[in-house]
Amino acid sequence: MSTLSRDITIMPHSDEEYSLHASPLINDIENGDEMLDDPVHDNRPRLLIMGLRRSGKSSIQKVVFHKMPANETLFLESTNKVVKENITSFIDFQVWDFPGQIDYFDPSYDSNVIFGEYGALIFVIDAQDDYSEALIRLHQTVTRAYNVNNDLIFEVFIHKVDALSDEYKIDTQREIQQRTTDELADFGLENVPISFYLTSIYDHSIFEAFSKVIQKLIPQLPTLENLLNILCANSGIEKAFLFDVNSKIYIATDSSPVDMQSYEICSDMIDVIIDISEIYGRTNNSYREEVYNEDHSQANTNGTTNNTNGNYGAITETANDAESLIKLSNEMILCLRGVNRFLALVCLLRSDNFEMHGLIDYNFQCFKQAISDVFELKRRGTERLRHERMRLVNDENVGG
Ligand SMILES: Nc1nc2c(ncn2[C@@H]2O[C@H](COP(=O)(O)OP(=O)(O)OP(=O)(O)O)[C@@H](O)[C@H]2O)c(=O)[nH]1
Repeated sequence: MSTLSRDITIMPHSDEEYSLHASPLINDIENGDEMLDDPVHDNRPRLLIMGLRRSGKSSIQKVVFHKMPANETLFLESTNKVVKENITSFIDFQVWDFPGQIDYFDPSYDSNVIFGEYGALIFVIDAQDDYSEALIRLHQTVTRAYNVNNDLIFEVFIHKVDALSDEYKIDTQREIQQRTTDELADFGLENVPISFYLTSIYDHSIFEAFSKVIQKLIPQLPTLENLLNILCANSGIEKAFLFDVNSKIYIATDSSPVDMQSYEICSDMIDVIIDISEIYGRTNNSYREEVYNEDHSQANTNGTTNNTNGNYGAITETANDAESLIKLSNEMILCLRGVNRFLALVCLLRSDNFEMHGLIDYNFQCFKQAISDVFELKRRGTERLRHERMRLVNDENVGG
């Protein structure tokens, strides 16, 4: 245990397990219509990111899924075509980034293809700009998309709020929320479920907002929350988050209220562990190169494991058993445990309670097994669906 201002202990089990790493998320970057022709890919939930030009859509995506430092987004060029990415993680989904200047209501775009699948539509509004035009666009988008698919989840990111005072932020959110719901009500759409978040890529708010969005797409959420509640109640844990390590999105937490400070410190711990793992966790050189090869296409590490297809967190030989403790100056302990190659549990508990760490270890193993069972079930369901879809496509092709 080394002593800095706080104590950090990392307990590797093997070379492979030592590194809780930010393994690549993105399988491929595709554009245009290729993916539309792929019936197998198309069953992934979709995140559609829309909004006016320069509202910050690509920046959000780069920061959350590519680990791009926020200030480097200043150099991003305007997107000129729809960029689609497959995110392979605890849950497979697609992110579609729509350039602000395209008019997806133009008849040359097929609304059924864009909005027809299960997923969420994230509409980004630049809060530092005059947002009147953005609200008109939001209203058109929601109305149109809801008519095509009333299962779509609507999320509004009131973005770039880092430059606004707390008071102004609240006022802006209130106004945007009010105007949007009023306008939708005028069109008889008062029941459209639509959520609003204040976000910025310069702090944790964008990860928090994305976490909330992704959670809505996870059918197993109640089970995960229940498991976390049981774990916390039986292990003296104050707060627990189940994080997707790659994106720092938390996919579930126990039912005690989330306070921003706990979330931030737990989220920061993932960065600390990833950084330390990347520096000391591998003896072979250029780990970063292996993970983030130049073009960010990231084919190798995802492509060579044996669970690339619709992986829902099944434990394989690459399972991550990283463990780490940080003793904080306020008598609390921050504890991280790898659950599988995608997920890690990060929790906060009093140091008194950590005295019974044998019990905590045992409970954690039960928790880990339960998570594995939950996702294994899901994985099998997805596999079945894939085969079914493939069979239908083959039948159609044979039939002419
Ligand atoms: N202050 C601040 N600036 C941001 C934030 N997010 C993005 N930006 C800046 O906003 C500018 C535009 O960001 P982009 O991500 O390119 O915007 P976009 O919506 O993808 O733009 P198009 O591709 O033209 O549709 C960049 O200079 C970013 O650095 C934020 O949270 N806060």
